[in-house]
Amino acid sequence: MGNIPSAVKHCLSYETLAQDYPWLVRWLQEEKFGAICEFPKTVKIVEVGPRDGLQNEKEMVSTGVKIQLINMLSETGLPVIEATSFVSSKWVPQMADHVDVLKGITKSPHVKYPVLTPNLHGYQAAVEAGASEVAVFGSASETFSKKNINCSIEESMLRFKEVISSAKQADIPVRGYVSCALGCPYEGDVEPAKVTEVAKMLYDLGCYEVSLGDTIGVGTPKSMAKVLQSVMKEVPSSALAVHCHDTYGQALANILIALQMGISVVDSSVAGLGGCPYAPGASGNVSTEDVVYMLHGMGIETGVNLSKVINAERHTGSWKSEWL
Ligand SMILES: CC(C)(COP(=O)([O-])OP(=O)([O-])OC[C@H]1O[C@@H](n2cnc3c(N)ncnc32)[C@H](O)[C@@H]1OP(=O)([O-])[O-])[C@@H](O)C(=O)NCCC(=O)NCCSC(=O)C[C@@](C)(O)CC(=O)[O-]
Repeated sequence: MGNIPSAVKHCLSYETLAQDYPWLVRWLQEEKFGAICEFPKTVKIVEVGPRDGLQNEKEMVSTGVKIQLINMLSETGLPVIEATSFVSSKWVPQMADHVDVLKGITKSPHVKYPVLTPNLHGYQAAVEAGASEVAVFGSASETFSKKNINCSIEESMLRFKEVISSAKQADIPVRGYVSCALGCPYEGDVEPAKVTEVAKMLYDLGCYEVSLGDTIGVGTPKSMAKVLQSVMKEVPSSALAVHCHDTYGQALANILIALQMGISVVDSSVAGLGGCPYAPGASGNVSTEDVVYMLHGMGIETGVNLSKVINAERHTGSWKSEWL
């Protein structure tokens, strides 16, 4: 059996193998993860800076600055830019201008602009403001779920079910997040089985993609592999994304192992902006610039123009110095 991986690798592409022999791929992933997986040829980058990045800024960022940032990012080739979130302004004041941001940006036909919607209230407001894609955000940790969206995991699924069924009727795609996939600021270690359960619930409810969030950046390649091994038994890798914060400088390494295991969607944030107001200790997301640099260096296509992203980053820098 030990010779199968390299033998197979040389005669079949990974896609053919995954399609025709899913049991073999599953076995290989269970027994020797990464043994046969090639890196994907293309990776979709989901830019989360204007939402995940800015939501945590202490100084209020003006609506104009947010719109300018999103408009600059729209010119970079990024296929998805998470624009804002339709959450309570009492909970996240920085996102209170969600309607003005979503209505104010110049939408490129080549870019999707999803927004976060924790419940039907947020979903309806988002659609009224012109959202054509939304995201629900659950957690693999009960305590984080309570602190972040004021309900249990079970209750959150009922809310998401309402959002997803309304979205289905309106033909609006819904993305899902699982926060605390690699650790929780309140509970510490989180069992991969719990992450798998929540990811599967979101997928079964109808999320077209489920993003596994290392909310406080405590994962390492080993724990990322362990979680993916578990989740991929229930949710196809083609429907999974990774969302890595970079607290301990592990994000790129964690992304690399995820790519090797068959993941081809990566969340990142321009200038490494980021954090979650309800996750003490959460630092910025992995920077889009670093992800693009690594992927292009490995010959993996993203469609993103790195220089243009760096231009957007420079503007972020100049705006930040104006706030201080
Ligand atoms: C979910 C709620 C609203 C529940 O908050 P709640 O207080 O339990 O809500 P409620 O249903 O009891 O309603 C209370 C008030 O909020 C209003 N309300 C109710 N819903 C909405 C809404 N959608 N938008 C605006 N307002 C809303 C509602 O109308 C009412 O207004 P009032 O009558 O008091 O004037 C609240 O907990 C909340 O807004 N939480 C958001 C927290 C958040 O945004 N966290 C950051 C994003 S998650 C993240 O960063 C992690 C991620 C995704 O990036 C992945 C990772 O890194 O791992």
